Amino acid sequence: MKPEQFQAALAQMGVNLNADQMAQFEQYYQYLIEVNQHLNLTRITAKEDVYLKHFYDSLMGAFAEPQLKDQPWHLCDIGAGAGFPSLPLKIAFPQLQVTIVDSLNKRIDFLRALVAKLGLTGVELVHGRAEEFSAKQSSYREQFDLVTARAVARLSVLSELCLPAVKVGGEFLAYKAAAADDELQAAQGAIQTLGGQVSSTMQLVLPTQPEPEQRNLIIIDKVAATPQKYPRRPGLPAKKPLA
Ligand SMILES: C[S@@+](CC[C@H](N)C(=O)[O-])C[C@H]1O[C@@H](n2cnc3c(N)ncnc32)[C@H](O)[C@@H]1O
Repeated sequence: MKPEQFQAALAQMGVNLNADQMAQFEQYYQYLIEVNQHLNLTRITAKEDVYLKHFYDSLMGAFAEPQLKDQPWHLCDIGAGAGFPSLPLKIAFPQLQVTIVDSLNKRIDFLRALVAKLGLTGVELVHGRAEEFSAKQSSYREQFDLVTARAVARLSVLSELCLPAVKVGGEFLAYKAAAADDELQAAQGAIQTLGGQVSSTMQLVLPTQPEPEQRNLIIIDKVAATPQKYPRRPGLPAKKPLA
């Protein structure tokens, strides 16, 4: 997807990017590729692929959650890696306040430099594990209007990492590739235990060549507070029931 095709496809979905925002996406691409030469950030490097599989894919969250476009939400992105999906969302919707968490400090350093280059304000970068970030004594627990995660873990694990950070009345938006049904089914119990309720699943098509790829966006409402014992401490396996 060429930058002008990216802009046109988004405009069709009601997301209008001006010249300054398009310039920020170009700078994002250039810096990602430059740093990727010595730091493992992404395997996707061709320009048209980055625009489609990282930038456009990240922005598809706004098709499932249209309030992203104009609400002054505080969004938290767990395991953002090179900034996906939160930084494309922040570029497109600058009214968002964004907190990014990643357990790899080199990626946080990259993001800090990127945010400065793009002149973005209202972006907080946290180096740490999600398990500790939203632990019961953490000041980040149940603080966010929206928590996002893309390509971090299976939905049952992801729910345990993300739902504790969502405030009651807020949402968790999980970006999934195809075959999300099995994951969703396996995660139902965990979602309920953590205070969540599946609100909707949106199937979208990423216009890749030669075959389009399916994407699933799962929205989970936070309807009740997460019990204090979640997330479980890292390194501790789940207790097995006695035989
Ligand atoms: C496969 S990458 C995906 C990055 C990005 N979300 C994307 O879609 O391109 C997964 C990222 O999650 C981070 N991560 C994995 N487990 C984590 C945890 N428990 N807490 C915080 N970050 C984590 C990794 O460091 C990595 O940057």
